[in-house]
Amino acid sequence: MKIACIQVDIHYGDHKKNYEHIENKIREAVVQHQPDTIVLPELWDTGYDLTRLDEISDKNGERAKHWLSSLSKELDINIVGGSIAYRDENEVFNTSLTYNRNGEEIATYSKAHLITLMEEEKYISPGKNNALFMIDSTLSTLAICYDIRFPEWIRAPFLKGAKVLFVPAEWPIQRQSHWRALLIARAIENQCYVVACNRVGSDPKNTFAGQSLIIDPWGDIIAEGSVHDEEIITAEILPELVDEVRVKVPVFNDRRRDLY
Ligand SMILES: NC(=O)CCC(=O)C(=O)O
Repeated sequence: MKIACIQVDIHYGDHKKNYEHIENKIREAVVQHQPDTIVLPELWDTGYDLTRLDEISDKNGERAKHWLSSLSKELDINIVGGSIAYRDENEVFNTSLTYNRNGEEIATYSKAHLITLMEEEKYISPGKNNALFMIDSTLSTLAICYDIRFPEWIRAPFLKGAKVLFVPAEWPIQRQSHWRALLIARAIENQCYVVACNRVGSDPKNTFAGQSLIIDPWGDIIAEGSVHDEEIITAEILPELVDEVRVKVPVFNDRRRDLY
């Protein structure tokens, strides 16, 4: 499975511009790289314009669902749709929607750990369930940005056999070293691919770190974005490499289930 991460800048609170910009980037990725799966960053529709979410969030995700479904079908690709500001009757969630090549929704995940440092919990409600889904016959899971600091949360779907962790993010530059270290650690401890798509650019409060990463199950970086520029990074994922690493270093078998 060939993966492409679309590392972009995001127009603050302007979903119209973001849709247009990101659709152009997806089409460019398809022409230049012929990926099987495309990954977008966190809150790519609105950015962290939290105080205006009542006005700009996507009611029942309908805007994003329609767009993701028709684009994935037309272009014959899977889209891990980063995340959007998703509003139901009473609450707003930071929600990721994933579509397959037939234009069908195959996963929904709402960020479980909201970052108090960015006051996310004041405007967004936390999700409660993790995600486990098949993309082109590879069992995969997803975490959104701050979630990667909580290894016990990430672990659960790997105990059920997941092989790939997708991570849409808006990770600020001040904690760039954490971004790298945490993603590599999650790949090594779960012996999985990590596909992490971060944004670049700034909003009124933060400058973001770019450096989207694709990491193999040995913990080696196989594709990396720059810190400041928009970029499409790509890599090939080999699910059989996950099995090889799990046989070579059998940490899943060696866990002390009697102790924890
Ligand atoms: N958007 C986020 O969740 C940012 C996470 C972050 O900055 C951190 O964990 O540090």
